[in-house]
Amino acid sequence: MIFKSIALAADHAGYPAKEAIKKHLISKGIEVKDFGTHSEDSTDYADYAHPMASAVENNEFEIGIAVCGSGNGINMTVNKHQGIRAALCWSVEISEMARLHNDANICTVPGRYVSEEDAISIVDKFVNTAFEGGRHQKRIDKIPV
Ligand SMILES: O=C(CO)[C@H](O)[C@H](O)[C@H](O)COP(=O)(O)O
Repeated sequence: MIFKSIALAADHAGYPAKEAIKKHLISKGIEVKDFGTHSEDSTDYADYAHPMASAVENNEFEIGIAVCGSGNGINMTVNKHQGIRAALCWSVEISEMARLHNDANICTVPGRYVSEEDAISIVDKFVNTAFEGGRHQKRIDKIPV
């Protein structure tokens, strides 16, 4: 795996997939910090997404994985942080492109719309794919306001 320290966050809808992802990453020897939530009780994704995104932004962790029901709410939240490039990764191919071309540093997963097995495959591809650089770096450099 390219990345060795990973921050996790989810709301209630993303909790089961987040737990499966966490177990998988730990089994691969990755250092993980789970910013919550810690049950399927209804909650608000921003309460977990902001602290996790801040930790990635501050280089406390190399990348983040964030899960909610559709992936959209948690994606919108973490992308409000200046140092974050989060990608909504709903397939292994999209996840690979998010790293290759976009140098995404948070992978957001739609926990209610992919199986736990597929969520793990999406995360594995994200964690194992290096940024291509080159022409893509120039494009990324134009993103900040
Ligand atoms: O998908 C989400 C936001 O984009 C969140 O997981 C919400 O929880 C989702 O909107 C579902 O909400 P609900 O309270 O579980 O119905």
